Amino acid sequence: MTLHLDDLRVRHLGECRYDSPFSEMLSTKQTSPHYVAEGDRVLLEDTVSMLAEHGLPPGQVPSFEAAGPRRKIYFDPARVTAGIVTCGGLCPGLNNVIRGLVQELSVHYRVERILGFRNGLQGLTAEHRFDTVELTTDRVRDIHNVGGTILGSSRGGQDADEMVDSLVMRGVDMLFVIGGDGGMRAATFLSEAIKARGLDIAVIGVPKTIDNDLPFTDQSFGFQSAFARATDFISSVWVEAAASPNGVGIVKLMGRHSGFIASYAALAASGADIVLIPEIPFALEGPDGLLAHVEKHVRAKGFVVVVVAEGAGQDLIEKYGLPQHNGRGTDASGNVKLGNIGELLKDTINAHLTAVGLTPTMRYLDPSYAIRSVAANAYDSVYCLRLAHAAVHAAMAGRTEVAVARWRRRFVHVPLSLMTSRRNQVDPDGDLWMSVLETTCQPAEFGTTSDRERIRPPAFSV
Ligand SMILES: Nc1ncnc2c1ncn2[C@@H]1O[C@H](COP(=O)(O)OP(=O)(O)OP(=O)(O)O)[C@@H](O)[C@H]1O
Ligand SMILES: O=P(O)(O)OC[C@H]1O[C@](O)(CO)[C@@H](O)[C@@H]1O
Ligand SMILES: [Mg+2]
Repeated sequence: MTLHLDDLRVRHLGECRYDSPFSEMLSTKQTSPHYVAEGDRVLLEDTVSMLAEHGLPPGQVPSFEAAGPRRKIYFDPARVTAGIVTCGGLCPGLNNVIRGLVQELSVHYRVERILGFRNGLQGLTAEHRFDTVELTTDRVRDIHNVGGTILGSSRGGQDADEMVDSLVMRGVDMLFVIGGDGGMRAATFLSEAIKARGLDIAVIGVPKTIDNDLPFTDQSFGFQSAFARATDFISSVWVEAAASPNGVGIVKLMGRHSGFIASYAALAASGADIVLIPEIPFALEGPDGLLAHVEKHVRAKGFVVVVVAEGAGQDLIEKYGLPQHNGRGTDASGNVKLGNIGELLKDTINAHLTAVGLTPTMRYLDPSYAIRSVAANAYDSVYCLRLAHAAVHAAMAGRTEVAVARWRRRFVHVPLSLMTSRRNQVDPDGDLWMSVLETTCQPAEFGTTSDRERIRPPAFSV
C-alpha cells in the first residue's frame, strides 16, 4: 500500500475564526510525551527501520493530524445543530460515545440543539427525518450503563442526496456517524454529496466494530469488552469438555473477516487448544489436518477446546457443508452472509471421532450476540469518552470527511478515504498470531493450504 502525505491530509471547511472555549487552557500547552500540540503531527509508523527506509526529512514522513481541541474554531457554537447516528451491528460502548458527544457539545461548547437520528441511516430518510431524539445531558446521563444504542441501529443502503436533504431540513451543521466499515463508507458518500452541493456541514466518523477490522486505529472501541465476555464462554466449554468423556468444546465467535476476537479471547482464557481465524486457511483431512489434530488431543488428554471465528474456513463449507451450513447472499448492507463454520466443525469432528472409536461428548456454543450486546467495561468507557471528545473538537474546528481514532496511543484524525481503504486483519506473520501459536502450541497451519490464499496485510510505503 503506497501512502502519500496528501492521503493523510484532512479536509477543512474553512478558516477557524471563533475563539474556542478551550483557548485559554491551551495557551500554555506544548508537545510533550503526553500531549500532541495542535500544530504537531503523529507518525504513521513507529519503528526506526520503517522510518529509515523512507530516507525522508522529518516534515515529510507520513503522519496524521493530531486530534484535540484547537484555540480557534470554525463553527459558532451558539448557532450549531449537531446530529448523531449509530449504524451497523451493535458494539459495546455505543451509548458511551453518544453520551460523550452530548456532554462535550453541551457542557463545553454550549451547543443547544443535538438531534439523534433513529435506527441508523434509516433515520436520515425522508420518511424518518423528523422522528429524531432531542439529546440533552439529562437524557444521556445514565445511558452508559447499558449495552446497545439508545438511538437504534440498522443495516441497509440509503440515498445520499435524500440524507443530505434531511440534514439541510433539520438544520444540521455537523453529523457524527458512529459506524463500522459500512458506516465509514456511508459517511464518505454523504460528505461527497455535501461537498457537491457546496454545503457547510461537517461529517465526522467515530469508528466502531467489535470485529476490530477497521484500519488505522489501534483497536476499535468495544472490542475489549466484547472479547472479555467471550472468554467466559471459552472457560465454560473448557469446564464442560474437560469433565466429559472425549469432550469436545467448540466456541464460535464473531469476526467476519478478522480473527481478532477469537485470538484475544483465546489468549485471555488460555484454555483453547486450537484457534481458527479467517486469515489462515486450514485443511480438515490428512495427517496434518484439523481432524487428526483434534483426535490427537482427545487421545492424549481426553478432551479438546476449539475457538473458531465465524469467517474461518469458509472455503470448506461448499466442499463439506450440508445445505443448512451454507451462507446465502448478502445482508441489507451488502455484507456477505457467511456459512456456519461452527456447525460444520461440530458435525465433521463428531463424525471423525466416532469413526475412530472416540465417540465424543460435544459442547458447542455460539454466543455471538451475547458478546456484542454487553455494556462497555471500564477501559472501553474511558476510550469511548475520549474518542467522543476528539470527535467534537474535530467538528468544531471545521474538519470534515474524517474519522477520529487512536493510533499508536495518540488520538488522531484519519481521512475517511483511508479508513475504508483496507481491512485490519490478523497478520499470520505478526506477533499477535505468534502469541496464539505460543499459547495453544497448535501448528502454524493445519494440512497443506498453500494453494489457498493467506492474508498478508500490506506494508506502507511512500
Ligand atoms: N458503500 C457504501 N455506500 C454507502 N452506504 C453504505 C456503504 N456500505 C454500507 N453503507 C451503509 O452503512 C450502514 C452501516 O453498514 P453495515 O451494515 O455494513 O455496518 P458497519 O457500519 O460496517 O458496522 P459493523 O461492521 O460493525 O456491523 C448501512 O446503513 C449501510 O447501508
Ligand atoms: O446479525 P447481524 O446483526 O447482521 O450482525 C452480525 C455481524 O455483525 C458483526 O458483529 C459486525 O460486523 C459481525 O461480527 C457479525 O458477522
Ligand atoms: Mg462492517
